[in-house]
Amino acid sequence: MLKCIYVSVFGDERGKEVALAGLKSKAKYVRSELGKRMKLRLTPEIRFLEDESIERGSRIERTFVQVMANSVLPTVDLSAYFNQGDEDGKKKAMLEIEEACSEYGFFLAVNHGVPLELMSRALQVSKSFFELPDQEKLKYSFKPGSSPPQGFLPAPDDPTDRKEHLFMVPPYNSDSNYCPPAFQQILKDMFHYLSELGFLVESIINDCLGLPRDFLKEYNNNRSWDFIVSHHYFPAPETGYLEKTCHTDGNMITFVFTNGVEGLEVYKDGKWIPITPPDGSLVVNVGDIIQVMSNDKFKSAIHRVVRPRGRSRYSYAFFYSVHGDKLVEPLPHFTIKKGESPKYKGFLYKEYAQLRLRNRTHPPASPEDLIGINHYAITNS
Ligand SMILES: O=C(O)CCC(=O)C(=O)O
Ligand SMILES: [Fe+2]
Repeated sequence: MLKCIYVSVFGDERGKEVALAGLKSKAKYVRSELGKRMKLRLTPEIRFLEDESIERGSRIERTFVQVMANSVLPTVDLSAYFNQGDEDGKKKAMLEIEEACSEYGFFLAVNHGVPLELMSRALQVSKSFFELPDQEKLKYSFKPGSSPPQGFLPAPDDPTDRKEHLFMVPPYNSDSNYCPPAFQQILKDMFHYLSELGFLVESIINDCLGLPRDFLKEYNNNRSWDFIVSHHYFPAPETGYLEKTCHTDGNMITFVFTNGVEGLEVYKDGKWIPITPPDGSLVVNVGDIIQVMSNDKFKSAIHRVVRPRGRSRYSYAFFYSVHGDKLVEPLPHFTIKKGESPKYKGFLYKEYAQLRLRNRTHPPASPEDLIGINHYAITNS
């Protein structure tokens, strides 16, 4: 006979409420079933961290359950875009994306068309790469000044900033083989699927913003400035620093996936929201280009990765960008046509990309001096 269930719930406030309400409504069922095994139907937003039962002889006396709950960030099902004729499904996804991009600048995508097997293979390859000695990794040392960025950036000596990265460019770029051989095929496949998804999300955003049909597609018609970064965040020490560099993404749309280890947090209304992506989902976020073009209608949200204690975190970020020669500026659709003033000066994407690269290769003494999109903000003083 089960006597007690102890539940600890981690996550954001609303997520906790949802999780606890869910647990309460299942309490009867849980009690009668739990003698054998913890059984709870989990929504995509709620997942187990751990559960442990204390047994006395054949009796289970107590069960500890830890769930991670995160109800805030919307999860958008994109399957309607891969199935002919599901117009209602498309409309639903579009409305959810519109709300997510103006509220959070972030959403989680499921049924996104990127094979899950490819995502897990890619994570395995990057883990094997980062396990190599530095001298091997440095054979692919970061190429100074290259756009898009390319090569391996080792972790700085600073114990507060232990993370290393491998930047990789599309297979159709002339010097695309500057990356470890194990990545070559995976990169071809990843650029293929992730650029397809980039096209799709870009066209949905185009429609959400009320832009003329295919406007963004015609503006952003060159894929050679896209890039992929494989990240390795070292485990944080048991006590002391957790590295938390805040940033927005400088590109158009970013897609991220991880080895299921939490750490990503999004800033909203003065609070950090921890993101717990369901298995196989992608984190999607709007970058600075969309924020500028839409004159702040869609947000490029500040986010950070808090290094987890005791274990490494691996992730991939695919940066769907625009060509460096493109002018990025608030569109008349969101300024003159609405009687609003532009919030940013126009700039060439390559200038901004270079300033952001310098942030990485020559970090300023204080993180507040990192160059971000506010560099181009028009202030009314
Ligand atoms: O690793 C992650 O979850 C996020 C990475 C990220 O924010 C980035 O690459 O810009
Ligand atoms: Fe980011």
